[in-house]
Amino acid sequence: MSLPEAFTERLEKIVPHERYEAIVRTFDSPKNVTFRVNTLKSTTQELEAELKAAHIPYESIGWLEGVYRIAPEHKLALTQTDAFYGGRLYIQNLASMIAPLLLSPQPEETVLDLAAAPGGKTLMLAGMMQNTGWLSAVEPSRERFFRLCDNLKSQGVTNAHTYMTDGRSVGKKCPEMFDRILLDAPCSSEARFKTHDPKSMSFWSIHKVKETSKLQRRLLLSAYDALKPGGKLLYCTCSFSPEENESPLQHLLERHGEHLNTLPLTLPFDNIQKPLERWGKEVFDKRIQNGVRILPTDTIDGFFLCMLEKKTNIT
Ligand SMILES: C[S@@+](CC[C@H](N)C(=O)[O-])C[C@H]1O[C@@H](n2cnc3c(N)ncnc32)[C@H](O)[C@@H]1O
Repeated sequence: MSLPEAFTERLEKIVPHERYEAIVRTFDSPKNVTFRVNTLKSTTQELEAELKAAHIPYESIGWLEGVYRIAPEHKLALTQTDAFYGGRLYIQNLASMIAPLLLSPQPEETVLDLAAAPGGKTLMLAGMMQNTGWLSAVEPSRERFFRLCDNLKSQGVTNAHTYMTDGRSVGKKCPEMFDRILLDAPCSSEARFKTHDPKSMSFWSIHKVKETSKLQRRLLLSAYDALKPGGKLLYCTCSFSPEENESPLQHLLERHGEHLNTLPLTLPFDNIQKPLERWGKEVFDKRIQNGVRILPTDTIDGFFLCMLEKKTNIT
């Protein structure tokens, strides 16, 4: 099945012209599989010894300690290892690991994961916090909430507090409570489209993108309310659509821009692009330029990230 025509027409206007063809091809073939050591249960050295003993032909991701890549045909063997069953490794796309890495939660901090299930990023946040402090994980979908709880348990997380609730209500319930907030927003998941998996694209429409954008705006306002002065908020999605990336941030900055800065993000690879300056009639706040769009390759999914900081001198 081919990509939706309305999607590719828009994608062509969003990504750099010279990269468009290569980007479209990344939707066709299965991606390399990436995974990381679960530092709550193992170490890089121990996991590498286990992988060698199990004859898994892994390759280290040079710039990220404890993160590995295998060809897609070795995924089945990886999921049959003791390390996988014992929760000592976690399979996760590289793009998803970057959000916790950039948010960089510290031990003993108060952290909120506002759209958490199935919990890949919550697990990594807990590992970085060394199971200390307070990590709130919010997920309204019942089925996904229980998957989140199972994942946290099997991977040895003990500092997380889970809430089956709508993230839009959290800001009013917990004003200025968190040092760091991750909003890995529900989105149209355009970066997860696979032409060999028609289901991955079946719910997509421009109408859906616009509906999701409204939800993202409200979640961002809630995250803003829940953030402590001086705290950091990382907004991210796995969508290419500006309606789901720059636009919700624009909406937030129009309401609370005098109390917010954005922080520049640097990544150690070159398949990136700056956020858009404009889309249709909308011209975006220059501060959004500090965010980053990750362009997909055979290993990494497309992703959008922008880090905000709440000023301390709010009166
Ligand atoms: C992109 S996924 C999160 C993935 C997760 N952070 C991870 O790394 O495993 C977005 C999640 O937001 C949830 N969601 C949908 N509506 C929400 C809302 N109103 N408040 C909070 N979360 C919501 C979805 O059910 C979905 O689980």
